[in-house]
Amino acid sequence: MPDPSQSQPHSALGSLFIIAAVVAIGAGAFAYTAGWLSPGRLTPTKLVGALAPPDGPALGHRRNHAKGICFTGMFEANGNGTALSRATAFVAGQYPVVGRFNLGTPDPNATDATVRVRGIGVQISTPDGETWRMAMIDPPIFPVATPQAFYELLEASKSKDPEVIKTFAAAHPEFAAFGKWATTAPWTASYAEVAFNSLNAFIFMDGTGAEHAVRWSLMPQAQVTPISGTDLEKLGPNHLEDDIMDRVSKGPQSWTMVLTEAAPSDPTSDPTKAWPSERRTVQAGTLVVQKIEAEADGPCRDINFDPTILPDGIKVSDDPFPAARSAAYAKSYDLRTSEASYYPRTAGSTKP
Ligand code: HEM
Repeated sequence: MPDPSQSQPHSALGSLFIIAAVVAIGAGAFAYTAGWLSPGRLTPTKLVGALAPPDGPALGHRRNHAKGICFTGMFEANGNGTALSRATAFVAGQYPVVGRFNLGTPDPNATDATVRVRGIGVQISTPDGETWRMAMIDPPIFPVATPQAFYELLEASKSKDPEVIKTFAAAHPEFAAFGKWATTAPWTASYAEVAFNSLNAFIFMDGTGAEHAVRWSLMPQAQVTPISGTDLEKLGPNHLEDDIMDRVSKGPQSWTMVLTEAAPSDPTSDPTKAWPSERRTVQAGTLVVQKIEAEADGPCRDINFDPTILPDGIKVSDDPFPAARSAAYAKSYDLRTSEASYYPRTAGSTKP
């Protein structure tokens, strides 16, 4: 049996060492996460900081896609999506949706016609407790291939020297396809007429366990009437929100969810590369928007449409964006919810 009088000082020293080691590991992990150990590393703080306009972010609001309006409705699955994924959202039935139409700008008061990229956040909930969140935009391809290049693009776009963005574009030839879309694609005067694209590729697992690389789109069922940016400007600074409130007050607005399966040779890690149009597509159901509510008191206000919140049957692929987006959205969410007093709810609201 060990003599306690001899072993005590030894074990006290050992305990101190263990405590010191735990503190050191904790401090090291904190410093690493904060990016202090590797100033060149891309952190969520740097990404979110790069989104801020020169006069600072709009406190209390999303750090990107800040202008938006909430909706609620249903995802009506027709059952066809089960060919690609066992996710319950694809089993024929109706599932409640909370979502948000938005503009790709850090300015919640931006004029509609000054913002080229439009977005949608969608959350589909199923009775088994699964949640599928997605945030999609209207260009058919993303401007850059990696989160690091996105950060560099944000920084270059802020420079007053026009050579800086030219140098960026020369170093990133893939940026040209987005530039062409942004300058030539027609505008529309309604969120109801916009096609939204996941752009990032995800892995769908079907009922047999087989995996399929998939991107998806929400294709508008409303008649699409192209207009020029100048004509959109004439409709007023907040026409898109006024229009969608008006349309939905008269009847539900619908989008068809189209799943596109990659061929083995298609790139899944690079959202600047569209997949050939002849790829297999599956019409999985219809997003039906039934009610619009202002964001300040609406059900989408405090949702983080993190694209890595996925149901059983869908997982991330080798596309580097969803992980980077998840970290940046969490940072933005933490900031905006802690600044809620700068974006007050309206007087009649019962929420804190
Ligand atoms: C590294 C690249 C990206 C960064 C850093 C980034 C950053 C952000 C941030 C900070 C927000 C606000 C999140 C919140 O406060 O809830 C946001 C919202 C959004 N982003 Fe991204 N984003 C990136 C890529 C993308 C891509 C690839 C898409 C589409 C395919 C996209 C679509 C959207 C949409 C639609 C919203 C609005 C969602 C909502 O209504 O809450 N983003 N983004």
